Amino acid sequence: MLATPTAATATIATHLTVLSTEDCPLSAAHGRILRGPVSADRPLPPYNRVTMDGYAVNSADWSSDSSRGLRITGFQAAGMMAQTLAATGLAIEIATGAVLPMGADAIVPYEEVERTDDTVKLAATATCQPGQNIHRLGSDVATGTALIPAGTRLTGADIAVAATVGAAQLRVSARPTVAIISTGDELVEVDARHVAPHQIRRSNDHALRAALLQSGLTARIERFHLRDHRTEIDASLRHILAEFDVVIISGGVSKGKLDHLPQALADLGVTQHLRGIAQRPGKPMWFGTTPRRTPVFALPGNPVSTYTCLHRYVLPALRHMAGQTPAQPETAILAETFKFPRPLAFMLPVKVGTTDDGRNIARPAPFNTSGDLGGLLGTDGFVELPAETDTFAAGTPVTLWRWT
Ligand SMILES: Nc1nc2c(c(=O)[nH]1)N[C@H]1C(S)=C(S)[C@@H](COP(=O)(O)OP(=O)(O)OC[C@H]3O[C@@H](n4cnc5c(N)ncnc54)[C@H](O)[C@@H]3O)O[C@H]1N2
Ligand code: MOO
Repeated sequence: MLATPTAATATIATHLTVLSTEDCPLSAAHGRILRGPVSADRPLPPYNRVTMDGYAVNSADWSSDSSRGLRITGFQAAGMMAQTLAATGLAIEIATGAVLPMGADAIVPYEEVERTDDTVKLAATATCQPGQNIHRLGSDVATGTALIPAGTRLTGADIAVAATVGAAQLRVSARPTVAIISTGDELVEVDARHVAPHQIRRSNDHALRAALLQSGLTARIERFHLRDHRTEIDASLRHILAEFDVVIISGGVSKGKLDHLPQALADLGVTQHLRGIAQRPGKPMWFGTTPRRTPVFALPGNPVSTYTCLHRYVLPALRHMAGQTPAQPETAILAETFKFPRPLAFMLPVKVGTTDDGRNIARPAPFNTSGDLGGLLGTDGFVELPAETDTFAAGTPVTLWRWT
């Protein structure tokens, strides 16, 4: 019996190894998977931080008589050491980002005072409360707080936090080298001078490469083309399996006379863990590992199948290898009722919108056979319809997989 998509995912995961780690300068770490957690080396903010341009005062000076004038004794910019309000009746002109002067407990913005020469008065409509416009020392984060956990895919917000706690180098997952192999005598390169009627331009390898680049999960990606000749396949595969960390093949895995790959892979010592998954498109999907545990994903050659299987199995596997914390599966409600023939699960391309109450809504974009590349244009991903039933009513929540 063929594995369900869920069972196939679990089988793949048990045969994956987690990649090694490396140090990466902060400036190059965006999109990488963090492997060593980042924590606060000091409190945030590290001092009582002034949040408005204006005057630092002792609020008690204005609590009984707000019309009282305070004498300005100096100016303190961000980056200057804290000055001191040496006596009552004084104010220090101050900049956003400065350290709160000693003796001050409130900042009154320029807009709320009237200034004459070196004297400042509170405007009639303004107030002065202790603590106003001060971002308190340590009020965001205490020293030692864990801020970014291992397994995080680093975004700009993470990079900012790492920078502020002085993490100039980050421990991240190494990225694998990936070979993408197209198979088939009918395939020619995109810039072929002459394309005969029985030939087609290779597109799967370009689609796979584009999606992998977009994912940011890989280091080097190289494309290969193998014709349907066993000797050629064997020679090239041996070299590729020895050189690359991950091998992705498209085509040549089905039941045709020239679908040599499963046998060629077996003869080269690759252990088969999956041959076929109970889904459409993508049923002939194959997965195995070499003796040195290089994963080999052989995706069915039909373009919709290839692209779907990449997103459903290969990208999650690469995230797993990188130690990325799995995200909660995304869901969408179906915009229309959809029926399909069981017993295979159906991976249905969809356009995704948003309902008035903020939920994802998936509008089916059925394709005209899994060879229909153009059918994917304008789609945002696919929904996974398990084979438990053959009719999914409009409004049913289903799992959404987005294209990268
Ligand atoms: N007797 C059976 N025949 C087939 C079955 C089956 O169960 N029994 N499964 C069908 C399904 S489903 C699929 S999917 C395909 C998968 O076959 P392969 O993985 O062997 O792929 P190919 O035959 O090599 O190619 C299929 C199709 O895709 C085109 N192709 C392949 N590579 C590329 C590429 N790099 N760029 C663009 N297009 C590509 C190829 O020209 C074929 O048209 O098998 C069914 N048959
Ligand atoms: O299931 Mo195949 O993957 O449709 O063409």
